[in-house]
Amino acid sequence: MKVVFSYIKPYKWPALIAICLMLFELTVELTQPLIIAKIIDEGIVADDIETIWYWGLILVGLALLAFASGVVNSYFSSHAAQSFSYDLRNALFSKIQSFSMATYLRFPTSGLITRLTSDVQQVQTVFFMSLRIMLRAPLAAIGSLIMAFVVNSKMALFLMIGTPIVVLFLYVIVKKGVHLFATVQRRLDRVNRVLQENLQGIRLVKAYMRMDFEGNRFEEVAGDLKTDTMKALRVMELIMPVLLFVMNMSLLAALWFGAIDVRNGNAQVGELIAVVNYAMRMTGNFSMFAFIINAFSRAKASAERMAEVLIIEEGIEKHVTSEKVRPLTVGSIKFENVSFNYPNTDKKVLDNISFTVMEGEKLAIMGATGSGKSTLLNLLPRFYEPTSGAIYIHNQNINDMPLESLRAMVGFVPQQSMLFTGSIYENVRWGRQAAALNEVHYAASQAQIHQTIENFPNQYETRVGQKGVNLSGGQKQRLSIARALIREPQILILDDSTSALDVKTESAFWEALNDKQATMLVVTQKVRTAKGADKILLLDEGRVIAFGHHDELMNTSEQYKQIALSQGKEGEA
Ligand SMILES: Nc1ncnc2c1ncn2[C@@H]1O[C@H](COP(=O)(O)OP(=O)(O)OP(=O)(O)O)[C@@H](O)[C@H]1O
Repeated sequence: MKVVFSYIKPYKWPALIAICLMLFELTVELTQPLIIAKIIDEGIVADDIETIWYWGLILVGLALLAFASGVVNSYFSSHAAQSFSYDLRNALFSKIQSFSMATYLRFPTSGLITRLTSDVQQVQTVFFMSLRIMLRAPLAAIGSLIMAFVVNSKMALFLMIGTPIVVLFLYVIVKKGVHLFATVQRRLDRVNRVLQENLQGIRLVKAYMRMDFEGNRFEEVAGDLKTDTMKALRVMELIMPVLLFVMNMSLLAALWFGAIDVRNGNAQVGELIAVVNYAMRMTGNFSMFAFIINAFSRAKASAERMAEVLIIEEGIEKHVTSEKVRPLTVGSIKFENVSFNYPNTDKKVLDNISFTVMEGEKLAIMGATGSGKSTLLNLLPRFYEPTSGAIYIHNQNINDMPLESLRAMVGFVPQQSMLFTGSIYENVRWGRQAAALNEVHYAASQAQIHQTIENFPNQYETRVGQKGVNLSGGQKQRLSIARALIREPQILILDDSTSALDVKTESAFWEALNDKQATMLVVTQKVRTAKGADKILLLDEGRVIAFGHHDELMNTSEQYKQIALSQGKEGEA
């Protein structure tokens, strides 16, 4: 909670101004019954028209001032609340950006999205409402009680009968509410997850005709959300009737004994009217409590969820600003007895891997699916750290290098091509913002996609991503490669990134990379591609079972030979 509310600090002045204005409004509201009592007792009952005018004008003047305060309060409240939520959302986003891969995997993506959207919204609403009405309701209730004491303490005493019951009751409800709303937010995470998967996999859903299945899956999670929200709201619904019952009983007692006092001449009618007026205000404000406690419990649950992310200090990477970082010298890349388990798993995905690739060499990494090829690549830019062993670049342990410099050296093309919403030009330049247009063209030419782009009606301005042109798998792959090439990387990592390219395009691509100085680590299933590499590393269940050039492995590794022969002419020729 504290972590989240520390983001209010920069807006304490607008918030304080809003609170002062709200207090002014409240004071005016609370003095109104007092003035009305004066008008009745000293004006109407005493038949004094001057007093009626005098206090009447004060009443109108104060009402106008309260109205103006309300307007200005709204301005400051929304300024403070919007700025607070803007900062909070940005802080959450930067925190998530700084997560190491291991930390990132601890949270489901949908849970992070809900935190950045719904949870921030809940807290922002409560903050805004606190400055406008939430704080005002309890203060107005207490203020009304105090004013009732000022008018007639005996009558006011009856209004206090229910106070201990109310306080205890509200305490229990808030405790229960926070717990129930935390569950509601978790349910919302699940709804978001199912929705996200469904929309991302819409083609599969259609192709497999799984609309009904998906519909049921969505109905189930949406149903759980509804059930748990209703459970929480049902508890909240108790607040109003209980509070009203207690307050009305107190009011009845005050009226009953107040009327006796008026009849006996121990109190004035105006006093009784004023106390009843204050009691009604108390009741009115108490009825706001249901809404306030509902919102507060929700916001508290949301704040706790956001704090879970904000307080993380382990598994954080320093902010990477690759544009300004000078890459280091590459030299050779050396893996020395590297083993690796994914966090919270026992399975050794990489087992005692050792090999060396010299500067400018191309290493092809082969192996059956699940043998650890992608994992090995992920260790080089330090997405994960080896469980044991070390990786060296130019004889320097990569753990001792500044992360920014290490990553500035790398051009990374993942297994699944990913493009961002925007133009083709923006997507390629995403790799290096400072790149000029001719550099974008050059990188695209090397990636064998320039001509294809030129043939699009809008060429480099063609929109891709959501609602943009849907590019083919191979075109997406080539754009991803162009995005990596534009970085002029010293280490180029291609994770099976040429799988969708036809034979001709692929060989043109490798030829275009011939004059590159980069050291390349290329995961491939194709012997044809591996043949062009300086070295081939063959993995089996996380272990190196062969390492060397194609010709060498054809003679020394039975497994490699089998793979080559299974790919027949294409592999061998
Ligand atoms: N985030 C993860 N958490 C736990 N285990 C993982 C994770 N990612 C991969 N693995 C496991 O690590 C092993 C190696 O996976 P990896 O993706 O490196 O294989 P690969 O050789 O690249 O496979 P493919 O050719 O199918 O892409 C697999 O058994 C996989 O189940």
